[in-house]
Amino acid sequence: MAPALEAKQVVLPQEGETTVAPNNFLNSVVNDATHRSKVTVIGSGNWGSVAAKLIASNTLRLSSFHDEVRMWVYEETLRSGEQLTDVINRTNENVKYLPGIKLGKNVVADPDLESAVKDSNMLVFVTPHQFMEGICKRLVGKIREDSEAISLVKGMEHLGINCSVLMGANIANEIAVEKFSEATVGYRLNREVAERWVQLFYTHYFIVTAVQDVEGVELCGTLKNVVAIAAGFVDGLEMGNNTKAAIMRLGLREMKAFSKLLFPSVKDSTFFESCGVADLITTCLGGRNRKVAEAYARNGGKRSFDEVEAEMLQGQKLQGVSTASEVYEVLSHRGWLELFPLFSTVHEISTGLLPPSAIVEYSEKLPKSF
Ligand SMILES: NC(=O)c1ccc[n+]([C@@H]2O[C@H](COP(=O)([O-])OP(=O)(O)OC[C@H]3O[C@@H](n4cnc5c(N)ncnc54)[C@H](O)[C@@H]3O)[C@@H](O)[C@H]2O)c1
Ligand SMILES: O=P(O)(O)OC[C@H](O)CO
Repeated sequence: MAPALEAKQVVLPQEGETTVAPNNFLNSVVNDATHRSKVTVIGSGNWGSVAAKLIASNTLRLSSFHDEVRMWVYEETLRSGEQLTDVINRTNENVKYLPGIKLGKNVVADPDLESAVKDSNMLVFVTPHQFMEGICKRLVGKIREDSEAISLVKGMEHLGINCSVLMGANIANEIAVEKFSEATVGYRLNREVAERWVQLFYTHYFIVTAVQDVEGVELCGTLKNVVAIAAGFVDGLEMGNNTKAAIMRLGLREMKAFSKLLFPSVKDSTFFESCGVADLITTCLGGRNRKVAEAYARNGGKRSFDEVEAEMLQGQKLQGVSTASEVYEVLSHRGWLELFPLFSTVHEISTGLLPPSAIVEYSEKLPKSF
């Protein structure tokens, strides 16, 4: 434990209780610039940009962090011919992924991954899941040895360094305009590290709770996207609220059973945190996975998900279809397909093997065991 952290008693609330970030906790014990934590956000999409905004408001306020927040940008040329990074640094806005929102003047966009992470000891991963492997490979040997990481990515990752996760009912555009919401930090062992992440994200409109269940929190955030695809199919078929609620309940049941089969340590209580039932609800009501799946079902599955996604999201990315495919692989490999009819049916519909209407027919296959 770092001496600076031992100097004050840091008491995290019990799991399930709200963590109230103490105003001057680290400020009072760490005022030497050499000990300040430096933060890099790896990713600059819709949620990545909002995360940078949240963090930047706190690094300015708390002297335990360097003011500057680096944000790694996957560089692209805008229709105007300008580079996205240049526009972010000139206007303080991510005009492509979060237009109309100022990020904070202390956010510096950087298109060079190695330079973006080289001085930082707090790394916030927030790119679509499909790009994580490539990013991690590029980071091998490039990050500080004392780095701590947190993943906001809705997918499972093994980073090879201590990694917490932050998940929750967090539709980025709502948090961008400072509407109240909650989130859950999942940590493995070190409560002080969890407290530092809570400090970094917590604001009066973004309430963060820490729970010691990193796999449970991460799996909730990952698996709810598969259920959101199912909810979108139901909307596209105009089946109504009762059917959608049934899909959400059955989906939650599969989320819990799958998580516990893979990681018996996963706690029941995690499913009642923001990362669990609350994220499931918000995503099935207002998320991008739901929206694209609705359009896919309205078209009777005649256009591919990739096509509908590209047209509707303009560069933003879904996670639910690829997650359903990864889950299907695990289920096939372990002989569990019959135990998870919702998860497997979502995959079969989204790859065109079944029509969207199969989403309600699957209920005939429901197992009685959980
Ligand atoms: N947007 C939300 O409301 C929200 C909320 C909570 C969690 N999340 C999760 O956060 C993660 C990031 O989502 P987001 O909304 O910030 O992104 P996004 O879908 O808005 O944007 C896509 C991002 O991917 C980048 N990109 C494109 N090609 C790339 C490549 N080859 N390599 C690396 N990056 C590339 C783009 O530059 C852009 O930054 C996802 O796992 C998502 O599920 C999103
Ligand atoms: O828009 P979605 O479907 O990617 O979901 C967004 C978030 O995960 C909600 O917490």
